[in-house]
Amino acid sequence: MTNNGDTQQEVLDELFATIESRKSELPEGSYTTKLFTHEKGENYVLEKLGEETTELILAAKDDDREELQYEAADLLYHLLVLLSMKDLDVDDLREELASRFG
Ligand SMILES: N=c1c2ncn([C@@H]3O[C@H](COP(=O)(O)OP(=O)(O)OP(=O)(O)O)[C@@H](O)[C@H]3O)c2ncn1[C@@H]1O[C@H](COP(=O)(O)O)[C@@H](O)[C@H]1O
Repeated sequence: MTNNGDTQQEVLDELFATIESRKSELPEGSYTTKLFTHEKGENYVLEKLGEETTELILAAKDDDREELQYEAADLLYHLLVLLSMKDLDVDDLREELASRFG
C-alpha cells in the first residue's frame, strides 16, 4: 500500500462529494449522471452492484490482488452512488461501522 497523505485519507469524502455534485448538476458525459438518469432507474445501479460483486469474487478466487483492488474500487464507487440515491451518505456508513466497534 502507498500513502500520499491527506489526498488518500480524504478520497472517500471527495468521491462522495463529487457524486453528490453530479446528482444535482447532471453534467453530460459523466458516468455518474448516466447512473442517476438511466431509464431503468435505481435498478440499473443495483444491476451494476451485482456485476461488480461477481467480478470481485472472480478476482478473489483467482488470487489476483491487483484485479481485486480494482474491482473493490468499482464496487465501492457504485455503493456510494446507491447511498446517494437513497439520501444516505458516507458519514452514515462511518457511523454504522463505528457503532460496531469494541
Ligand atoms: N470511481 C469512479 C468509478 N469507478 C468505476 N467507474 C465506472 O464504472 C464503470 C464500470 O462498469 P463496467 O466495468 O461494466 O464498464 P462499462 O462497460 O463502461 O459500464 P456500462 O457502461 O456497461 O455500465 C466504468 O465505466 C467505470 O468508468 C467509475 N466512474 C467514476 N468514478 C469516480 O467518479 C468521478 C466522477 O466521474 P464522472 O461522473 O464520470 O464525471 C470520477 O472522477 C471518479 O473519481
